[in-house]
Amino acid sequence: MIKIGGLQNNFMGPVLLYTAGGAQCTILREGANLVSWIPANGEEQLFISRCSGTVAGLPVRGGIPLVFPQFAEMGPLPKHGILRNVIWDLIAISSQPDCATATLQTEFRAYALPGWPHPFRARLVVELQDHAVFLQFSIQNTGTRTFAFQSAMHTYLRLPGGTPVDIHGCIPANYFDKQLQTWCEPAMSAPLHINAATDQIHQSPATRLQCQTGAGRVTLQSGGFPETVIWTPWREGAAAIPDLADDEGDQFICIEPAAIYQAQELAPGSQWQGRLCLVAEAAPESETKPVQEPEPDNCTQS
Ligand SMILES: O=P(O)(O)OC[C@H]1O[C@@H](O)[C@H](O)[C@@H](O)[C@@H]1O
Repeated sequence: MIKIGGLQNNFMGPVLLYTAGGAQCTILREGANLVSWIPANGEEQLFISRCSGTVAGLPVRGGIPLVFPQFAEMGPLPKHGILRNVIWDLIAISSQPDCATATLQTEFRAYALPGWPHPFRARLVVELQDHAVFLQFSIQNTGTRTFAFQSAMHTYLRLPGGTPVDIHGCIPANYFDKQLQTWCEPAMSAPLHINAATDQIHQSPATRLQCQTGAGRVTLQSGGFPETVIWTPWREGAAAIPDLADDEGDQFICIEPAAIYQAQELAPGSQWQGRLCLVAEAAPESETKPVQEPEPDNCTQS
């Protein structure tokens, strides 16, 4: 079992951010995974399996793992790439009355990994506001050759369990159904209704998706990612996942801003950035404070 503790930020353990209004989030240095987000006056919005940590070698099951430079098994590298298993450095942390920010970073040298000869620097900036959390994920090519990569922010939104979930705001586009192993025409009816195991790669970005979660409604807005993955094992698929309890399959929905079939190219010295903003509403009719999107990270050297 994983223990998420360490309320002190000491550049070694988990990173805890909070606002004066009462929001808080926790980022594990293993994978720079945002494993907990509790908005002001709200409840936990992200799912973590109670079986996380029970299978050697697997990263935490839940939160927001970062996928890079390979999606799933679509290449020679470990599934979903290499970032979710490595320990990131906390390089900056700051707090203002209405927001708190942490920056984590990890660097790979050339030929550090079989199957991936390219050096790069990965950085994640997390900014917490009372009712929103912003993630800026950037990759800098620190080598001398252009490379192409896939990426995703594998967001596990917590659901009450036992009830279907509707995702509003999907932009109709063809999608690849990984279960059927075929391309499909978009369903014209909105919202996307999920009540069974689902694994789809939509050829449209998550510009403004809304999902009713266990603790209210979450709006999800991405930037820099041209595609969106919708994945859940649901009840029938839980038993096949070793670090997921049998009753947890319908307790989350993964909505993942992604670049998969539309892989990104990065020239030497240049930087790519993917963004994700999650906004929570306690109830549909409640008023949330307006949220301010932070300036994009300029990736200055620390
Ligand atoms: O078990 P993992 O490696 O975390 O992957 C979970 C799922 O991640 C999703 O992004 C993929 O579309 C699924 O096919 C995959 O099963």
